[in-house]
Amino acid sequence: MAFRTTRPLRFGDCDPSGIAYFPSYLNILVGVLEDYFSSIGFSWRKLIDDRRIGVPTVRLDLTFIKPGLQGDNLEFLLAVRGVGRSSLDLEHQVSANGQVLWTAKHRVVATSLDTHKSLEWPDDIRAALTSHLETTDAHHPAT
Ligand SMILES: CC(C)(COP(=O)(O)OP(=O)(O)OC[C@H]1O[C@@H](n2cnc3c(N)ncnc32)[C@H](O)[C@@H]1OP(=O)(O)O)[C@@H](O)C(=O)NCCC(=O)NCCSC(=O)c1ccc(O)cc1
Repeated sequence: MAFRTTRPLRFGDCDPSGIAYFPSYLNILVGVLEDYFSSIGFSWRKLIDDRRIGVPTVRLDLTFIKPGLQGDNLEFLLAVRGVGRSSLDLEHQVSANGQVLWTAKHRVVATSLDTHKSLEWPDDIRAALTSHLETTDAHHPAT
């Protein structure tokens, strides 16, 4: 099942005319990913402090469809599309007022914060990620 959350598009996310400034979207998107990990029981605070695991982005493909406007209530839909040895493929859909504003195909990788090399997803995290896997779309986002 996809992870859903909302977040308002704030004054500080926009240019002076009130149109969303896309670099702001990236920061918001990372916050959504952080919330997703918390929702499956692996807060980034715990991952970093207790497990020494980081989750850097290695690929991100954004498609902008309509401009977001200050005051919009952004609705995020995050779907897990693949769990590799150390990689995690995600698809994001971001809507407001019933219309899709932008989408993203996103790959992150589990890394050791000590060696800064990839590491195999530990079994407990893999199990949580896999339980949210959605394979209805045959397209593999990160290829
Ligand atoms: C992630 C890496 C350590 C992986 O390198 P290696 O340890 O040599 O591993 P590999 O090359 O074997 O790749 C490991 C996996 O990543 C996948 N991978 C690696 N690079 C890519 C790219 N560019 N595209 C797609 N897939 C990739 C690869 O297919 C492997 O997948 P699995 O088969 O599922 O294991 C290295 O690629 C790296 O350091 N990249 C730079 C990451 C980065 O700086 N990103 C910029 C954003 S920083 C960020 O998002 C962030 C998040 C959280 C923080 O606390 C800090 C920063």
